[in-house]
Amino acid sequence: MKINVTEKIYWMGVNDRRKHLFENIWPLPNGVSYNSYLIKDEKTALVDTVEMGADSGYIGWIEMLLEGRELDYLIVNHMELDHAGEIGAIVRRYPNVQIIGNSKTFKILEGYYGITDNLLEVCDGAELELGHHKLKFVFTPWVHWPETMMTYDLTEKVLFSADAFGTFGTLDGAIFDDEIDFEVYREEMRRYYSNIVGKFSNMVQKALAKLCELEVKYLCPLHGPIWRNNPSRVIELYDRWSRYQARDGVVIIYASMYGNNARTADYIARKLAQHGIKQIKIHDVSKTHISYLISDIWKYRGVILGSCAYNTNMFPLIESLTRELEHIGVKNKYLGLFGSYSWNGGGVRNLTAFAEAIGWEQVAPAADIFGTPTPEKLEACDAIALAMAERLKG
Ligand SMILES: Cc1cc2nc3c(=O)[nH]c(=O)nc-3n(C[C@H](O)[C@H](O)[C@H](O)COP(=O)(O)O)c2cc1C
Repeated sequence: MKINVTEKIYWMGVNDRRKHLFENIWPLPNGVSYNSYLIKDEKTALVDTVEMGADSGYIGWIEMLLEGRELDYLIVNHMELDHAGEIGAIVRRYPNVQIIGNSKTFKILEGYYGITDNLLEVCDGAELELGHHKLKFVFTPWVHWPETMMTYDLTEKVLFSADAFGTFGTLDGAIFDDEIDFEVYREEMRRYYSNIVGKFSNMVQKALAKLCELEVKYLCPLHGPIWRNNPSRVIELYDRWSRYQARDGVVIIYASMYGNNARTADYIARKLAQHGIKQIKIHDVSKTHISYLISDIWKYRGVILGSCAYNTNMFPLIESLTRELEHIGVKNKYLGLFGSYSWNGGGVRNLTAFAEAIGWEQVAPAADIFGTPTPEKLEACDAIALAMAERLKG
């Protein structure tokens, strides 16, 4: 199959519909694609590879496109193994190939493959002539690994952006943004961003500041569609997400063993709706995978967390979520807290410690409900809903 991005640049991607969990943690109900790209110029260059074994025909595909020519360069923008997985096979097939990367790339390369020969180390801003195409290497460290860089084709304004601007979801026939239904990818894009890249949002901002100097006609990430019709759409989304800009809605995430705390969650949501909040999403932490919880926390400005007391602590799955949120360092949220207990509590007490650690603005005192959430006890939640609605509308 020959799929041209431009006359001399080919998409060489693989769709993975088998894997259940990306990085063995993030669900893949819609699969994922691993994109790589071949530039067939006076010199030939492969930009990144794919996951090892994702397609047994990958090397044959390169051979077919090269029509008997040698592969001169392998550009490694990102060493994560879903893209670096076929480096060993490439080097075995094309033993004279020069591998292009930076010093951090080569350290990781040696760690996985023991490769120390035929390396061409580039510095930030270095350029490489392929003939018609002239490439420039742009370092974008920590988006989302230390060695990450992007490759920019000065000739045709093509940006090979590594994991940045990628998404979960396979490419089912449609490869380019003008061929897809964007709505199919929108949620998956945010989930990918928040799960994989979001922790490094400050580094995304630094990368965007560098990239704004470049005119981008084709945006070629390592996952998901190629953006040739409207690359600025996805660049703007990354800008928004990495600034923690979110919708004026609320996600309520609760833990409940016997339903008391679940009733409180519904009560707060109802009050929010009565106060005019239109975007409200409730999740039971035991049912929804943390991947989607993090994505919805990125989506909405308001976050309300509720936990029943459990062995003097929060419920373990809420604890795990809060630990991950602290680790990711999510910013710029309004927070509400509630809980349920039957002797000395523990859920709200520990949620309050989380609130202090993460530094989000807690809009009202927490509502910790003893036993059944009767109408009288639920009144403690009114202030949370009202204050949250006021913040979001204000
Ligand atoms: C295994 C277990 C551990 C609990 N630990 C505590 C606790 O440490 N402190 C407390 O006050 N209540 C504790 N409880 C009581 C629950 O927090 C209480 O029943 C609460 O109302 C349950 O809310 P739910 O109906 O939403 O699950 C525990 C209950 C269970 C089953």
